[in-house]
Amino acid sequence: MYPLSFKDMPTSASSLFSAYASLAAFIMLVRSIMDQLLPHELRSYIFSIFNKFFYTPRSLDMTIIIDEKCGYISNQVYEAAEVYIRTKISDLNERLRVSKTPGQKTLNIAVDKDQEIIDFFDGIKLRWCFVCAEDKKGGSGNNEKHQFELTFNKKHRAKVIDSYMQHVLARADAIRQEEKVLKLDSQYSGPIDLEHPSTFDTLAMDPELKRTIIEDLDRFVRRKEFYRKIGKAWKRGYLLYGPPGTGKSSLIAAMANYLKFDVYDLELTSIYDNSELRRIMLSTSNRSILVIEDIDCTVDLQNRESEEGNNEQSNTRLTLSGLLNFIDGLWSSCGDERIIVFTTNNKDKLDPALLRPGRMDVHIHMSYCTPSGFRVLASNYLGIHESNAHRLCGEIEGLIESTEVTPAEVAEELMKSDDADVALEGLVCFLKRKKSESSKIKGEGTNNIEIEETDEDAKKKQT
Ligand SMILES: Nc1ncnc2c1ncn2[C@@H]1O[C@H](COP(=O)(O)OP(=O)(O)OP(=O)(O)O)[C@@H](O)[C@H]1O
Ligand SMILES: [Mg+2]
Repeated sequence: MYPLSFKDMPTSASSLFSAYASLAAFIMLVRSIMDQLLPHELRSYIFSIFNKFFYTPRSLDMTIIIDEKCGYISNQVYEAAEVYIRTKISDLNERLRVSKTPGQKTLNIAVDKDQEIIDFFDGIKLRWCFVCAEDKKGGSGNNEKHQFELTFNKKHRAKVIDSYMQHVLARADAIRQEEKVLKLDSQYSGPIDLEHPSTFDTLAMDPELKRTIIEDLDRFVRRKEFYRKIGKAWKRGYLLYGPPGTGKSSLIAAMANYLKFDVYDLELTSIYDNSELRRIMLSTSNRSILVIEDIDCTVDLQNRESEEGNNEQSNTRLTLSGLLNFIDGLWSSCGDERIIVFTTNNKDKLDPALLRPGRMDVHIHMSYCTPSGFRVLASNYLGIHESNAHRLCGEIEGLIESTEVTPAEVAEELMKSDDADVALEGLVCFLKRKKSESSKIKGEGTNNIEIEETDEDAKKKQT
């Protein structure tokens, strides 16, 4: 028995209820008559008009659900939304989640469940909400189902799906790229974090030429379409040459840090044959710098090539033509946005085939320390700037100009004491000693670096 019956209800409520019941019964009757008498199309039309007038108008909004997983695979839109939404967190959000994994440099900040994030795109207001629900299908373990709900006025449906979603994916990619932890890889090690601190700011080289390299890199990365148009693989080769300790490896690290490209350090001596070279090459990722250090002394490719005719076995071995194919041929067909860097202490010893225009697009001469290079090092190591120049700076610059001393040697002297007086006095003694030991006057090395543009396009650009 129900504790409350119609009799107990106030008269107005029970009469309202019976009126609704009669209306519902009437609608059912009309519907069953129409079902029998009218054709399907006409029935649907009448019902659509009926619905329009009698039912509550539907919400003007619509919601897109973005699940964390597509089956067992992660949903890229969800992952992008997670990254994107982080940038939209505001003071209105009262609950946030913070986390960090061992390799991460920065904190992960995310909204807590049911927190709303507002975003605007081309005048459209969008509301994101992070929803955490119990997954009824979930087996053992963590059976929470995570999803984002994106709500907006349904008249913008096409624009949100076509343009806004692309915008979220692209922004998330760009943010990930900015936060990327660079990797250093080689055929001996698995990828490890590249934590080389060298940047263009810390490099001792002529500021004008430093800017030229940065502009060259910038032009390279934004020219995807240009490379496609002219039918050339999107790659650029740099040859860094100069004496030991002049910053060739430091420049590579600075390039990687600037572009946020991973580095693959290729040791040619341990590569047995051309196919191994190809396999390694294919395993490197896009947006990476492939480095072959000391190209002149690591492997005698020329001799190997001349052996080819005589010795059948050597046909399979790594040859100069294999290496050139690897630079030109293969690269044309696989991988995008690659930079290849060769370093050498002796450019003269290199096979001219390697230096042929189009192979190494930019030749950079890293040479002995210059006064401007010294100023960068003094600022980095001792905090001495032009505004607070030390009394010994003038003398040091004079000595540097007339002595062949590498930036590595200067850096080592500057590291010997935190006290600027002690470090700079030590440097003066070192430079004087070096000068008296070798009375050689610097020849070509007055510039720290030279760029020889070798591709046609770059030549046009300069004229
Ligand atoms: N141009 C430079 N600017 C700043 N620091 C430099 C520069 N050149 C050398 N150094 C310092 O000297 C160290 C050695 O330099 P680096 O390894 O870059 O020289 P390298 O030209 O690659 O030498 P090698 O030919 O022997 O490989 C660096 O770690 C850095 O501290
Ligand atoms: Mg080096």
